[in-house]
Amino acid sequence: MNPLTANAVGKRYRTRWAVRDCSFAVPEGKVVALVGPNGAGKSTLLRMAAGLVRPTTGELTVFGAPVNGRIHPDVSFLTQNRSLHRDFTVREQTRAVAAMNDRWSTDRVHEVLGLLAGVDVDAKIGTLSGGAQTQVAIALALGRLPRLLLLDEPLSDLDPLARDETLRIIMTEVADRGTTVVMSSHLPSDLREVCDHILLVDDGRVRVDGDIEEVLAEHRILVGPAADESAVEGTLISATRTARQSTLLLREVEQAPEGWEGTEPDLESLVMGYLRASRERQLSGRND
Ligand SMILES: Nc1ncnc2c1ncn2[C@@H]1O[C@H](COP(=O)(O)OP(=O)(O)OP(=O)(O)O)[C@@H](O)[C@H]1O
Repeated sequence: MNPLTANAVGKRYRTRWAVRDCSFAVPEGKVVALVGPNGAGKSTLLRMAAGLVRPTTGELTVFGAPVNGRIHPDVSFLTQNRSLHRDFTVREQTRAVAAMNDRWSTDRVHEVLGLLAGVDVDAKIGTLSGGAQTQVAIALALGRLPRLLLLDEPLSDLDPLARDETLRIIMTEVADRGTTVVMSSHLPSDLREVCDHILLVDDGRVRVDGDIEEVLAEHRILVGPAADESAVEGTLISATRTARQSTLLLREVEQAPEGWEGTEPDLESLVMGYLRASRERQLSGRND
């Protein structure tokens, strides 16, 4: 069963649609990269999946059950603001969260915290660095023993070492427990090591949804003469052009025409291509 599905989901705040007509199914046991530019709708999607925000249209399900304004017992959600009390020690915060959860393992929280270099359980949360606070919040999210873990920008304030530690914890969680993870980020480089599925949203819509290897194989970067792009086939996603040459990101292109060189993009150039397309749509006021 899919841990999370969205069926024609939309969310409107006043007159503006933050998410529109989104449909997707998150595969079980995978780590899903939820990527997109600022304001694309990533947090809104995660908040709807966690039952914190109700969709205006459509429906989300978690393990087959409609999300009805409350978090499913098998889901943990790391919010962007981390939801920690600055005046509590880590131990006190753990006790407070334990009291709010029927299914809970303090041992699991301590096990995770034990793998992290920078966290003292008797330190006040307000005295910890932003990165250490994020790590505490992740450990607490795992204390709920989730089958679906939703992480809103879990790596954004981590230094490289803390980022590595955190990614290792997430990878171990997936390998040992088969937990499904959906994690949002702006940075594809954060996600390449751990993610096997990509959900790229822009302007509230799903633009790419699929297994990362398959998605990359469907795209090509073509580099060729700027003067003539008429021989190029496929769906153009974005282009950068200089006086001498054009670099195109395309979908569904069979092979490079004569005079052009074609390569499969890596995740970073794929995401950058879609972000560039998003920026151009914004600048031109288009909404397609
Ligand atoms: N509570 C709210 N009230 C009104 N508008 C909102 C609210 N929350 C989000 N929005 C708007 O909805 C759109 C999508 O926001 P959202 O936070 O979901 O995007 P995001 O992809 O997570 O962005 P970021 O990467 O910057 O966190 C934005 O235009 C945002 O301003």
